[in-house]
Amino acid sequence: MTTGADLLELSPVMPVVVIDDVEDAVPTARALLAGGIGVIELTLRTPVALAAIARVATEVPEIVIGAGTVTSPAHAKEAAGAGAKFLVTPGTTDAVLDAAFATGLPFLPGASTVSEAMRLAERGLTALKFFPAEASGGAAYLKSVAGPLPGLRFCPTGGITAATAPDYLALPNVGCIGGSWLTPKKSLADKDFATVERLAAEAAALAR
Ligand SMILES: O=C(O)C(=O)C[C@H](O)[C@H](O)COP(=O)(O)O
Repeated sequence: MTTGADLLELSPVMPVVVIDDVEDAVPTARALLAGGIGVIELTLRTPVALAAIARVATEVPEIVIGAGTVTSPAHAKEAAGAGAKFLVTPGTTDAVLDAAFATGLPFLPGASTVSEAMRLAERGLTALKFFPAEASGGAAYLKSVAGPLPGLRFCPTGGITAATAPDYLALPNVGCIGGSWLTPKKSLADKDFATVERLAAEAAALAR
């Protein structure tokens, strides 16, 4: 896996995971894998996120671990140092973009407008995160941009559920979708990794 485009092919659903207790990182990754999901976007939203990425990278090498919520140049560097194999940003500034390129890792830069997407395409980036997907117009929006921007493919994320996922996955310019529903906050708090595995299996079965 060397490019952002490759990231879109790993799974129909990219699980977006928030880890509050670092001890949950490895069992969560194992549960996702057991359900058939081979990738995880672990968000840099909690104090333990970098440690969680490091643990998964070391202890569950079969899953492709990436860092989400990369919103600063420091995040990009720290995530790479922790062992992240890819980066995802919710939106894109020049500084974050430069830092992401500097890591040498594949990444999905966030965009929510046609102009943002075109700017990223000018930098050679054709696999983008569309965030926040539902609030920005959802599947209908992405369907509309496929005509003028045929070279771009997206990972829509934000407000997507198991019920709305098929609408996105049916679009030719959607490679995969991102969502947090595979790892509910309550399931992790209850150490209920069986539920994570079940939700992962249902997501892995979604057709593209
Ligand atoms: O943290 C980031 O980098 C983000 O871009 C935000 C997440 O992608 C969404 O919050 C996904 O979460 P749901 O909407 O619950 O599926």
